[in-house]
Amino acid sequence: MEESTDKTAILMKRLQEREQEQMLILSICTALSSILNKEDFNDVVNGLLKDNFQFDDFILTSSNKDETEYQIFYQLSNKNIDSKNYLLNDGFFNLCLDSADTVIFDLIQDQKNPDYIQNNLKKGFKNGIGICLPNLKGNRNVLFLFFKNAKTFTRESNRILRGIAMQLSITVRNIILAQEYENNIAELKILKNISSENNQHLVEFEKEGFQGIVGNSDAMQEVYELISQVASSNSTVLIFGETGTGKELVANAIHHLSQVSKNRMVKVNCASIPENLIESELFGHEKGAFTGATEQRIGKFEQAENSTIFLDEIGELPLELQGKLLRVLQEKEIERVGGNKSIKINVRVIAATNKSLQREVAEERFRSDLYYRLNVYPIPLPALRERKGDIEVLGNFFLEKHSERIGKKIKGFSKKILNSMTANAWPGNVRELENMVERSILFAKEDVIKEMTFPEIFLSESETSKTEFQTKTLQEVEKEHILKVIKKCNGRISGPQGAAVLLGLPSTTLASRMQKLGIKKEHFLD
Ligand SMILES: Nc1ncnc2c1ncn2[C@@H]1O[C@H](COP(=O)(O)OP(=O)(O)OP(=O)(O)O)[C@@H](O)[C@H]1O
Repeated sequence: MEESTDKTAILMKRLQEREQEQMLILSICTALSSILNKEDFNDVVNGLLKDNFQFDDFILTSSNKDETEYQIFYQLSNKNIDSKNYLLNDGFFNLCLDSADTVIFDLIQDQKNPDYIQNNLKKGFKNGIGICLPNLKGNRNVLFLFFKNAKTFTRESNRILRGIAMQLSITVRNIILAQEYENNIAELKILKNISSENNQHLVEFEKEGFQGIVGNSDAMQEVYELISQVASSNSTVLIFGETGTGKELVANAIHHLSQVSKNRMVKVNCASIPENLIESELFGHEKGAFTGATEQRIGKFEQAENSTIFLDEIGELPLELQGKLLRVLQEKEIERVGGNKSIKINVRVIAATNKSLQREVAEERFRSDLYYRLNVYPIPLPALRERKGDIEVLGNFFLEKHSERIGKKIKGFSKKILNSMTANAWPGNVRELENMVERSILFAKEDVIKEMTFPEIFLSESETSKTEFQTKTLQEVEKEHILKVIKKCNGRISGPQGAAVLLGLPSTTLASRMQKLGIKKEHFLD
């Protein structure tokens, strides 16, 4: 009777112990189940697990996918684990993989230990156990526990360890997946930043263009290429293109990208200076050189020393001065008007013209030797009608620029206006487009531009018969054309309703052209 009571008591005690074991396994598994990084894993190993298993070191190792090598995934006594690869068949890892039960090592006896075990031996650990964790899809994991005193690892500890083995495998997998996920997110963020930086550049390029020159058409890309290639050299550049195509902008860009960009570029408009003053304007004069020369004057070339001089409308330079300019370009020295000594100069020359200098040479209005001197590095600018793809970009650019200045919030152009803008011939090119956009902002009644008065004369101009065109000189055509526009504008030259806007010219330039062509008020006023 007494014997059976004893047995029952033992059984009850065992049952209680098992129940406690199960409770412990459950609490360890719960703690492990939510872990997604090594820091939290370390907390559980160093706390709950160490308290219960009494180990001195805890090493989790993990094989690669093809199961030829393995690495240390986590080590309690060493936070700075390296990513060294160990051979899978090193007599430790593979032994545990192949064993259904826990493997017990005697570190002192086995001398062929891998170095992480050798190190532990040096730390005074004499025994270790290895247990292969249940296999999940992916890596194979082995857990090693090391002890200074092997007796602390009991059969009970072994049972508990086996109870948590599956959860340990899952936790290792969770940590690896979470790390991969974070790496991928970080990589995506970098890629997103790179692409948004690139997009930002594109947006900025679309908005502000190349050195303030707007337009992405192939024709303009070629221009940007030419500018970039010549800017850093000291070469003379000749920019040619119709009026309003952006020749001055190109000259600015070359100067800004040049080695002398910190010095101011000096601009001279050869068409706007009276003939008798051009020489003194360019080369300066000495006091008393001519009537009215009461002071010595430094000319534009000297002002541009160690910098750039931009000679706009070079085709308008009088023949006599063309020879003097040629000498300056060849000898790199100037002589002030009324002076008798030569002054060395170091100036880069950029010239621009809207005339065909070849034709001017053929018609003997421009010296061929000067033409060849200037034409060292020609940059042709396309007319706006030859790069229709840029019209919308430019239109939006000017819309933003002027609506802000005028203080009107305009969102954009109606589809119909965009189509008309693209179809228009724009003989005054970008300047004309800019003026038209500015004018339509002033007159806009809504926040979208729905009206733009395109000068019909320009559209019908292309219909002008070829024979008529061929029998007239360019000057005659120009004169006729300007007269037509002024008449259409009821004799107004300047202002938003004036002819200069429709012609895409500054009103001062139109006035000087009219003077040159002999257009007088009586020609257009009834
Ligand atoms: N590609 C462009 N991007 C932005 N603005 C431009 C562009 N081309 C021209 N413009 C603008 O058009 C106007 C005329 O440009 P610019 O004076 O450079 O032309 P140009 O060819 O020198 O004309 P002209 O032969 O009549 O002197 C300026 O207000 C300029 O800012």
